[in-house]
Amino acid sequence: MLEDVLVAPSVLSADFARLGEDLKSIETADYVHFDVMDGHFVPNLTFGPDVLRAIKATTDVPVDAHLMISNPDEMTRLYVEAGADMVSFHLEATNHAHRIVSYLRESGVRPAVAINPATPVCMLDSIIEDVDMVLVMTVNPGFGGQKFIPSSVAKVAKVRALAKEHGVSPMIEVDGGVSEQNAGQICAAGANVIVAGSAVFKKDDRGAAIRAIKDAGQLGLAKRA
Ligand SMILES: O=C(CO)[C@@H](O)[C@H](O)COP(=O)(O)O
Ligand SMILES: [Fe+2]
Repeated sequence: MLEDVLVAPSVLSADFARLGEDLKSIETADYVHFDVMDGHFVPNLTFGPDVLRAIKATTDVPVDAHLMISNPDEMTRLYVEAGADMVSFHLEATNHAHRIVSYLRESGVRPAVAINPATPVCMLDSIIEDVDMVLVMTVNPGFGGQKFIPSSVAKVAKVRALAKEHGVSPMIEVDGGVSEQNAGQICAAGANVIVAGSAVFKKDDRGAAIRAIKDAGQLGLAKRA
């Protein structure tokens, strides 16, 4: 049976003054993507655990927290306690990835690792068997609305091949510049979770935008199968 393509709208592109309404507009999504930026790991600042807690109190859609922070060893706990359902931390930011993954697992939170565009896929070799998801950044992290880096398609295929070599099939999430236009090609290469900020929140009908991205991804995934 064909797996499902999941769509995770990034609230970084939402209207922060109307966050409750914007969350309601994406209730058909599979995850709410919550981008945490600390002004050190990336040149931007966003929100922290209290905003995550408020989102959890407002929607039943599970939250996928993407921690673009320099110190995931110390800070991951705050997002677990705030109710994240899945947490992605960056491999570039820690020497102790297994420790964080084990902590997330013990806490009942799905563990995921993220890699930047400049980070080679071989960095995943020692952790890929332990995570539920690999997040492949398809722009340099820090901002919404950037242009997708085309070489990311081949990178996604490499991650899928590495997973196969290890006998596992983690979800592969792509993040940055993804839309209905390129979702098919990316899912054909091996991705099955699509983060979409602008491609959802800049549209009037968010439900239709989510559906269109999912359908495009699903067509690509069918090609891979
Ligand atoms: O993590 C990030 C950016 O660093 C993303 O999650 C963006 O928020 C995605 O936004 P779009 O590129 O889809 O507009
Ligand atoms: Fe993100």
